[in-house]
Amino acid sequence: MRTLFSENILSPAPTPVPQQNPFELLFPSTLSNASSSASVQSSPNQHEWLTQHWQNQQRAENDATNYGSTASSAPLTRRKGNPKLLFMGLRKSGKSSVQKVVFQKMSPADTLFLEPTTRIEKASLQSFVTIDTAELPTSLLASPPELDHHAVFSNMGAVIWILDVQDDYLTSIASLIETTVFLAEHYPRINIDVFIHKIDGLSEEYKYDTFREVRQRVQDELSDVGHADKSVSYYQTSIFDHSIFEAMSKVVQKLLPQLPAMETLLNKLCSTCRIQKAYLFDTSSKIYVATDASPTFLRDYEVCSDYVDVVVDIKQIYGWQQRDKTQAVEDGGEIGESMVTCDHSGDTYIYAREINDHLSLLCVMGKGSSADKRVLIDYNVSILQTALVKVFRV
Ligand SMILES: Nc1nc2c(ncn2[C@@H]2O[C@H](COP(=O)(O)OP(=O)(O)OP(=O)(O)O)[C@@H](O)[C@H]2O)c(=O)[nH]1
Repeated sequence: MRTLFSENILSPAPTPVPQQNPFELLFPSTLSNASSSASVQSSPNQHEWLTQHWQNQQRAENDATNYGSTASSAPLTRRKGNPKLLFMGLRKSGKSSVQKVVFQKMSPADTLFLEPTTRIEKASLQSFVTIDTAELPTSLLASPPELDHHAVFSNMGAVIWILDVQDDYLTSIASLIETTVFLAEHYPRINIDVFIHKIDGLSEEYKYDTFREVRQRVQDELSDVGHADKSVSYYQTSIFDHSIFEAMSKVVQKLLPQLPAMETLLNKLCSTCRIQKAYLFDTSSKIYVATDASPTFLRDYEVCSDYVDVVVDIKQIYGWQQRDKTQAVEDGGEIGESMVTCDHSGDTYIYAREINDHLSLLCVMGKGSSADKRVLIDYNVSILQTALVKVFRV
């Protein structure tokens, strides 16, 4: 792999000139039905319109919630507020390890020495939004009377059940069913995500069989107790590869009210700049908070995720003292950016751009979007950046 960092990786991005441009981001007229003339306006206006549209939707949703009209309408509805995750599972299944590796950057090998959890442990990750996590010790799974259910579950967005496939997972499935039934009856809006964990210990063909068996058993048992309609998501995970970050990305995304706006912006950027795949990364945890609609391949995610690591390391060594970040974003200056080629033709390369302190845009560039079109790509990314900053400022 040949790095193509420009001679000054930290050079300010070119100042966008709001003029007609062949790579300009245009929104389909369906998005602009409400303001018919807006569909032919320049892209900065259209992004502003989209942001405003999203903000209005949010306000309307808030009003509706205040009047109680949307209460518990759909279990998987994205909730307002920060993502709140509760980790549950049997003893030694890997609850603490998952949290420490993903949110606290602990090396997977160091998880060998983690102490057992004996009480509810909470943590917060300050990022583009605050992500709250909590772990329920195994001793509290049996719902002892002293457990204050309301305090534990009322604010949760998702319960992540860690199921250790290297252990006796039938017992874990029985507890999972009990918990799911309890949540379906009392807190139907909480998402249930099952991490079929420690798959690194299984052979390739056995991995998929185990995954299918667990999923089938859970679905069958839920049907037997009359909760066949309860939606449960399953992921194969291991802390020793990228699978845990990918799974956590999907869990967090389901809880982000900003997701539709981010996806629309990324889809538009990809189609306009011929980008093969675009990810919006949370720079510190390396989970991706949004991606475009094209198919996701684990390999693309792995390359981009490793690249975030490299850029962050380089930034820490050669980084710059930023003055006011918000001002920098508005000025279009002092934004970190870099590129790396993945093949000899130079057609496939990765483009990285800092959105703000916490978010980074990583794009796998496709054919027809060669590095000499860089100025145009930068211009479009600047528009996306401004729109994203506004989305998170609501
Ligand atoms: N092979 C493998 N081992 C893992 C993985 N995740 C965690 N472990 C190991 O599993 C063991 C238990 O992990 P913990 O995180 O302490 O599990 P826990 O569920 O928090 O344990 P308690 O708090 O005691 O209930 C540790 O030795 C970890 O190194 C994984 O993905 N693969």
